[in-house]
Amino acid sequence: MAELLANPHVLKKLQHELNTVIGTKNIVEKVDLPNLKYLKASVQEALRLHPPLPLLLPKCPTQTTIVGRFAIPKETKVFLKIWALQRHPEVSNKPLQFNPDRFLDGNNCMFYFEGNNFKYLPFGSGRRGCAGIPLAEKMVMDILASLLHSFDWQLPEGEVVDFSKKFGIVMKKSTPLIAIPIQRFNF
Ligand code: HEM
Repeated sequence: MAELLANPHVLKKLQHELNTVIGTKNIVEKVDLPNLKYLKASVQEALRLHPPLPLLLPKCPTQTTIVGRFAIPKETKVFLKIWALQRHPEVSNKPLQFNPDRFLDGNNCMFYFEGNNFKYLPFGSGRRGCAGIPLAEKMVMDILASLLHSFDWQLPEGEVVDFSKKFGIVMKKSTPLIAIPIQRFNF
């Protein structure tokens, strides 16, 4: 929501998709979700720039392991800083820009949530990857689709979005987002 309020052109494009797929007389249903391609790309882009677990969960090799030029002694606690990886200029073009289209460029299959591409790991990867991906994806899509289809959103007069964060195991905004809903339709 913070990125959408800071990028109103993306919000408008999402609402256009929602109007086309759902119409202006219905409410969002679960069956609509697979048809919301730009919404999915926006969720992917939000998780690229703002992964809730910026260091994943710590890993600990059971034996000394060589990764590239580095030897990782057994039982070392290893954190993977995917927050930096997903913002790296060698990984994404104009990495700090919120641009869902980067996930629609015919490259979408490179960026499944399951972690088959080591440049994009918001849910981790492998056997200890997130166990809740299907639920998380459906919940986030469903909630966002309903909020954006039913309401326009504005910042309070004179406010700009503050993207500063509190780093921790789970990353949060340091100041809460205040957004004003404006009803779009009268059913
Ligand atoms: C947008 C929402 C979510 C995000 C971004 C997320 C992300 C993650 C990440 C990054 C990990 C660690 C993976 C690793 O270190 O390789 C993880 C682990 C896990 N997640 Fe999620 N998660 C989300 C929602 C959920 C939900 C809804 C559930 C359950 C219903 C869930 C259940 C789990 C479990 C059980 C683990 C531990 C897996 C293990 O250690 O074997 N997550 N999640």
